[in-house]
Amino acid sequence: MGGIWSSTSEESKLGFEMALAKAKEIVSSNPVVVFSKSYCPYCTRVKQLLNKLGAAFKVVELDVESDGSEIQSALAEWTGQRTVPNVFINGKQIGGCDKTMEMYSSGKLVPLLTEAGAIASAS
Ligand SMILES: N[C@@H](CCC(=O)N[C@@H](CS)C(=O)NCC(=O)O)C(=O)O
Repeated sequence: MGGIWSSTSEESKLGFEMALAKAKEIVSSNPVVVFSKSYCPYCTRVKQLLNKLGAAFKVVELDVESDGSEIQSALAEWTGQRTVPNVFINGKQIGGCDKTMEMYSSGKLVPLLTEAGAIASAS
């Protein structure tokens, strides 16, 4: 029997399931999502790039959210990626900072953001 500092495996499992459901809900209801940590320099680079492009995006700072570590574990299980930033566009996982920058350099990022409705198209 656990006191207030311990949790049963059932409780941990419930926390994980709730975090997974929350992460999926955030991803499905926002065109662009960056799961981030406020002190992470790679996250800053991605957020700066999206701001530079004038893209609307949702940021979830996992070090600030009370359930951030559960969300990070849920993302690891769901996407196979435990590190932040973990970027999603139009419900699809893109990857981290390196991948996002690479997609920008190869000209794939802006069309994807436009298609997602995160940036206004030129015409
Ligand atoms: N190559 C990765 C680097 C990302 C990275 O190393 N992020 C660190 C934070 S700065 C991380 O997630 N560390 C594990 C953790 O915070 O749990 C990328 O391009 O996104």
